[in-house]
Order: sequence, then C-alpha cells, then structure tokens
Amino acid sequence: MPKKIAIMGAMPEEIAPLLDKLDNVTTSVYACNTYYEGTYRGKEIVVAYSKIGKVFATLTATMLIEKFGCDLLLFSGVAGAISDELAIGDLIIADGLCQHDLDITAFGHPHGYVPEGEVCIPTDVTLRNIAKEVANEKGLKLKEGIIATGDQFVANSERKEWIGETFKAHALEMEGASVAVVCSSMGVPFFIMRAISDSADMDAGFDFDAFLESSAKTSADFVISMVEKI
Ligand SMILES: Nc1ncnc2c(CN3C[C@H](CSc4cnccn4)[C@@H](O)C3)c[nH]c12
Repeated sequence: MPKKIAIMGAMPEEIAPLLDKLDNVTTSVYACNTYYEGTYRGKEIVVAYSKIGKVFATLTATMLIEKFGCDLLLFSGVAGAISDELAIGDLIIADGLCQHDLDITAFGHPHGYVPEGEVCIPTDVTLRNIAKEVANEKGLKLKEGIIATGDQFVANSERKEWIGETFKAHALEMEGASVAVVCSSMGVPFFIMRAISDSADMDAGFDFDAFLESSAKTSADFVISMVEKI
C-alpha cells in the first residue's frame, strides 16, 4: 500500500523550503497546528511544524500519525553541534536519540532514563540507508550519530560538553527524541535529519540567527530528495 509520508519541523523556517515543492496543497488546522497536505512526485505528503520543544513536537508527531494517517515520518531542521567534526551547514542524521534533560538520577537511574523507557531510541535503518544513497549520489557529506534532545536552547560550552560526554551525542536540539518516542511507540518508521546552525556555545544565539534559514534549507532540500526513493 502506498505510504503517506509526514515531513515535520519545529519552526516555520524549517518547513518553509518544503511548502512550495508540494502540489495540490490543502491546509487544515488541528490542535493549534497547521497541516499542509499535498503531493510530491506522486507521493502523498503531510507537512507541519510543531512549534519549539518536546511537548509541542510530541503533539504534532502524534497528530501526523493518528489524525492524518501518516505511516512514515521524516524530521527536517537545524541543530547545535557538539562534535568538533560538525561545522555550520553540515548534515547529521540520527542513529539514536536521547533526552538530556530527563533526570530521575535521585532514584539511581542513569540520565535520560525512566522505567519502561530507554535512554537512546534507535531510528529506522532503511531510511538511514536511503539517506546515505542520496548523499552518495549528490556527493554530500553526511554524519551519523546520536542526537540529544532537551527543552533548552544550549548556549554554554560546559552544558554542551556534559551532554556530549553523558550521552555520547554528536548534536543537540529540542524535538527529535519526542518524535522518536511517538514513532517507536506507534511502530512508525522515522528519520531525523538536522543541519548545523550553531555550536551550542557562547556564540550560539548569534550563529543561530545568522544560519537558521540557510541550514534549514540544506536539511529540507536533502529530506525532500529522499522522498522519491521511499
Ligand atoms: N544550540 C541549540 N540548542 C538547542 N536546540 C537547538 C537547535 C534546534 N532547534 C532550533 C530552535 C531553537 S530555540 C529558539 C527560540 N526562539 C527563536 C529561535 N529558536 C528549537 O526548535 C530547537 C539549533 N541550535 C540549538
């Protein structure tokens, strides 16, 4: 049965590059979110941005699946770099995602863990392999690694280093692990791609403002080029 593909971002800027690529677009508002339904190269697509943070991302990912019937979810957006190998504009795909601000260590649990949960949620291998195929065809560099999610814009090297060491994470953002929890709980294959907008250090705010638009486009252009292979 043909797939209905969700493409999600957190900010308007992260989905803007996608909207003018869709044909036959209809929009609907549900639970304080706007959903853009359309087609791309004959495939059914639903695009939405959640608004910032884990709670909003959880709501939108759930709606894309439960309300709009999407059976596969691609996330496109920007991220702060933890790894020195990641420069602004570089692409990273998540092989796993964790929540760096989830903390019940007072009960002896590791950071990012709650009972019946898991610290690092793996993403779909098939979708990662499609991304690698596209990257090879386009001659693009693609980093694969753990992405850490938390409800804070990180602009502090100490916090960034702690997240990197604690979770072996290569990049950080504020929504991916929520999408991972929703999709893995509902058995929906998912893929998280981010382009680096900053280095989550004292310059993060300035760099983010300067590179949000270009990095968001880098990620969105890559993600839409995966659709043909899905
Ligand atoms: N250093 C970083 N730390 C945490 N997350 C990120 C991201 C990824 N996105 C961008 C945006 C920042 S908050 C926001 C709030 N107001 C305006 C714009 N962005 C949020 O959706 C997470 C890029 N760099 C990050």
